[in-house]
Amino acid sequence: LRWNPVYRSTFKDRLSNRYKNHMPRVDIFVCTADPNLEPPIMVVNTVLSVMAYDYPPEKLSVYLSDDGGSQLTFYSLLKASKFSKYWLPYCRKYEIEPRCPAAYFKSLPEPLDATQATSLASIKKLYEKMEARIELSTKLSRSYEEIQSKHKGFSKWDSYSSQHDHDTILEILIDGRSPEEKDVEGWPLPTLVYLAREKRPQYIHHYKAGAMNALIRVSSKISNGEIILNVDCDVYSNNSQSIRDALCCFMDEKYGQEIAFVQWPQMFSNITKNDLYGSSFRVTMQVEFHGLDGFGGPIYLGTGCFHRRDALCGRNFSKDRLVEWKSQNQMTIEVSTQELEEEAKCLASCTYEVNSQWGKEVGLKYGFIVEDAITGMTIQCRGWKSVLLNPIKPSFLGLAPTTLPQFLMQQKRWGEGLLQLVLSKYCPLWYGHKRISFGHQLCYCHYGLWAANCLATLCYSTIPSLYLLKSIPLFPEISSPWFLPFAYIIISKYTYSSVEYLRSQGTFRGWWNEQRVWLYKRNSSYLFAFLTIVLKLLGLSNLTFVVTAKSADKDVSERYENEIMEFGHSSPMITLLAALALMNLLCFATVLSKAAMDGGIMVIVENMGLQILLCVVLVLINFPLYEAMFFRKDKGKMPRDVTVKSVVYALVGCIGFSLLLKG
Ligand SMILES: O=c1ccn([C@@H]2O[C@H](COP(=O)(O)OP(=O)(O)O[C@H]3O[C@H](CO)[C@@H](O)[C@H](O)[C@H]3O)[C@@H](O)[C@H]2O)c(=O)[nH]1
Ligand SMILES: [Mn+2]
Repeated sequence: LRWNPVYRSTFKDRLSNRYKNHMPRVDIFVCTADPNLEPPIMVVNTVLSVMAYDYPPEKLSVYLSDDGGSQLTFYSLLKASKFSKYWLPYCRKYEIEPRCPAAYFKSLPEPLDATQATSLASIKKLYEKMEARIELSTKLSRSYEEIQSKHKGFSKWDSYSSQHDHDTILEILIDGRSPEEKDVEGWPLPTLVYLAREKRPQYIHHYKAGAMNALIRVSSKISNGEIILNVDCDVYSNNSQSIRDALCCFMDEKYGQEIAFVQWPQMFSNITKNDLYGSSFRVTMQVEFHGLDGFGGPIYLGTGCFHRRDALCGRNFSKDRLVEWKSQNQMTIEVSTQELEEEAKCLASCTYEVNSQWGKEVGLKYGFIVEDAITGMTIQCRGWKSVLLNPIKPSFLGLAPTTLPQFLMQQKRWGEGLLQLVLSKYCPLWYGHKRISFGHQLCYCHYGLWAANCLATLCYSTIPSLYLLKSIPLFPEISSPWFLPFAYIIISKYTYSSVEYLRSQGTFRGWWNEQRVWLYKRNSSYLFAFLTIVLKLLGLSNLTFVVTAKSADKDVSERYENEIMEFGHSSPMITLLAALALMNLLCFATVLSKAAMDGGIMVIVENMGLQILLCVVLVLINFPLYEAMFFRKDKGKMPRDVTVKSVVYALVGCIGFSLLLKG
C-alpha cells in the first residue's frame, strides 16, 4: 500500500474550453433509509448541495432514494425543491462555497458587501422558514401541512401500509425538460426526483445495493446520464467544481477511456481536533489509498464516487469500444412528466429483478454488506481502472459516528462485509487472479482480513498480562540478545506510525486515540464480526445492515465536541472491552503489590520487562474506560450494569486463570 503512491490533480479550465456544450449528463443519487436516524433536514441539505453544482442544470439530475418510504422525507424534499429556486441563483451569483446551506450559514466567512448582505439575510430567512417547517413536521411526526398543501404526491401514500410493505412511490418534483421549471432568475433547474422503491415483506430488498440498482434503472428512463455520482444522505458536496474534476479524469484523452470510477476519500465535517474515535481513517485515506491508486485504483467507498454508467451496469472494458463524448445527444421531450413517472415506476418494482442479472452481473452486487467494495472490485476485474482524487480542500463531507457503540457497530459491519468478501467466491486472490495486479489483490486482502486480526490482538491483550499473575515470563529477558528484535520492532513500528499520522495532518493526541480505537475495534467489532461470519458459514446467522445514526442529543453532541467518550447504553461489545481493561488493571496491580512486598522490582522488570510494558500500555490506553466506570457522573458514562458485569468477568478471568495454571 505504500509501494507506489499516485497523486492526481486536474485542470478544469481546459476541460470546459475543449468540450464546451458536449459535456455529458450527470445523474446524482442520494440514498436515505430512515427519517429517525437520518434527519430529513440533513438529507435535503445534501440534496441542495448537489443541485447547486457548477454545471449546466439541464444536464444535471438529482435522485433521492428513500428506503424509509417516509412522507416526512418527501415533504422535506418538496420544500427543498421550492427553496432551490432561490438557493441556486444565490450560489451562482455570489459564487459561494460550500453550497450546502446549513454548512454555508455555519461557516460564513469575511464580511460581505452590502448587496450580498441583504441577499444573504433574505435567503437565510427562507432557509430558516423551511427548516422550521420540516422540524415541526418531524416533531409531529407527520407532514402537518400535507392536507393544506394538497400536493398530489401525497396521494401516492394512499396504498401504503408500512415501510416494508408499499408500492413504488415516484415523483418527479422538478422536470428539468419542462420550460416552466425555472428558478427565480429564469435559469433552468436540475431535474429532481423522489423515489421510494416498492417493498414487500416476501422480497429481499438488498439494502443500499438494491436502492442503487433501482435508481440506476429509474434514472435510465428519466435522464440516463452517462456519469453517475453516488453520495450517502449525510455526505454533502463541499466543492461546487467536483463534477468538472471527475470529468477531467473520465474525459482525459490518454487514460480516461479505461477509468470506471473516480473516488474521493471519505471525510467528515464533525471530526474533533484529536479525532476521538479515529473515524477519519487518516492514514488509510491520506496514505494507503494513494498506494491503491498506484496498483489500479482505490476501492469504491459507496459515497463521494462518480461512476461511468455502463461500467457500473456490467460492461467489460475493451479497447475497441471507446466512448465518443461529443456524440452524446440531448434529452428529448416526448412524453409528459406523468407518463414518464408511470413508465419509470415499473422499473423500481420488487418483481423487476426476478430472474435477471441485476445484483449479479449488472449494477451493484447483492449478498454483501459492503456492496461498495465488492462492486468496485468486480468492476476492476472487468478490466477497468479507478482513480483517487484527493484535493487539499475536501470535496465531500459526511458525518462520523459520535458515540462509541455507534462507531463499533459500524466497524463491525465493515469488518464483517470485508471478511465475507475474502471468504466468498470473489476472494481477491482467486477471483482477482490474472484480472487485477497481484499488488492490487494483496491490497484487497489487507482490508478483507481486518476482522481476522482480532484473534492476535485478543491474545496479546490477555495472555501476557495473565501470566504476570503467576510471574511466568513469556518474552526474552531484557539482557538477552533475543530482546533486541522485539525492541527494534516496537520502536520502529511506533515511530513510523506516529510520524506517518502526524504527516497526514494529525495531532499526537489523535494518534494516541487511534491506537486505543485500534485496540477496541479489534477486541470487539472485529471479534464479533469474525464470529458472525463463522456462524454465517455454518448457516446459523444472517448478515444485516445496521444504519448508523446521523443525529444525536444535545448533551451527547456536547460531550463529543469535548472529546469525552460516550458509552451510553449497554452492549456486549462494551462489556467485553471493559472486562479486558479491568483484567489488565488487576494484573498490573498484582505485579505492583508483589514487587512492593518482595522488594525485587528490578528482578521482575529484568525477567518480564516486555510483559510489564505491554500491561502498562494497556492500562494507560484504557484510562477513559476506568474513568467512565468509576469516576464519571454524566449520562455518557459506563452503564452501571456493564460495570458490574465486567468487574465480575475480570475477577473470574483472573482467578480462573490462576487456578488453571496451578492445576
Ligand atoms: O437499506 C438501506 C440501508 C442503508 N442505506 C443507505 O446507505 C448509506 C450508508 O449507510 P450508513 O449507515 O451511513 O453506513 P456507513 O458505514 O456510514 O456507510 C459506508 O459503508 C456502507 C457499507 O457498509 C456503504 O454503503 C456506504 O456508502 C459507506 O459510506 C446511507 O445513506 C443509508 O441511507 C439505504 O439506502 N438502504
Ligand atoms: Mn455514513
